[in-house]
Amino acid sequence: MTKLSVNINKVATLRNSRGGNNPNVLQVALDCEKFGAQGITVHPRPDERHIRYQDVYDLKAAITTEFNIEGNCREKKFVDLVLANKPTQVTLVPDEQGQITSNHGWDTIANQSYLKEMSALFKDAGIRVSIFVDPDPKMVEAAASTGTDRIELYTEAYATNYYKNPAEAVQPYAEAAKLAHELGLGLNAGHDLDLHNLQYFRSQIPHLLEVSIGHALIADALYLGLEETIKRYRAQLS
Ligand SMILES: CC(=O)[C@@H](O)[C@H](O)COP(=O)(O)O
Ligand SMILES: NCC(=O)COP(=O)(O)O
Repeated sequence: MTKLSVNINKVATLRNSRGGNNPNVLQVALDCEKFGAQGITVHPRPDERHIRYQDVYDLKAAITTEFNIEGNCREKKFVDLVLANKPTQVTLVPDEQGQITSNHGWDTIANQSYLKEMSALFKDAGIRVSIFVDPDPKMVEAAASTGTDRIELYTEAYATNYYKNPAEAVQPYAEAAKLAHELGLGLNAGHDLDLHNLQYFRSQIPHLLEVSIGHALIADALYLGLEETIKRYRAQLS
């Protein structure tokens, strides 16, 4: 089974745009769970433009499904936040300063010893570790040597190329997934997955444990409502 973790960053973006508490990020997370989400994902960024550090504490105290915190572990504040909250999973993402959104995976070769150190730090604290990577066999192989539990395949290229040629778009991901499984790594995926491209991805990728989806899912909820939206994403993963 592939679990659906709903990324609620965009709910916080909307809330922050007016300075009050509407929509209530915590309530939305609880409702996502009630409507069938099997996890909640947040990606706090140093400027707190969407998820605030306090949100993470509030969510940790209330949610009952898997909590996945994504972010840049080169930020000490991020590392402290994760260790203080002990989520189910931390996803290490190599964000640069000022990025609009995540746009590449780790170079797991160049950062091998650093990622080893970070994986050990979080695993020793009882937190499952996932490393964000592009579907490149060399990066997957080197990720396995870091001691991480899982990798998350960065799916932006798949989502873009899906419309041109689905089979070609998914091929590097299917190969990376097979290799990850052979190397004993658990497999997650995310970025720009949506109701058009998700089912095909799921059908072609073996051993896919979790997808984290935010931008498109929250946009779909404007038209379909949150409950129906989550139902449709779950249906595509079954
Ligand atoms: C790590 C990743 O794939 C990102 O998609 C992410 O978590 C979204 O971040 P933003 O919501 O800040 O664009
Ligand atoms: N890890 C990917 C994620 O959490 C959500 O990405 P997106 O659906 O907002 O592109």
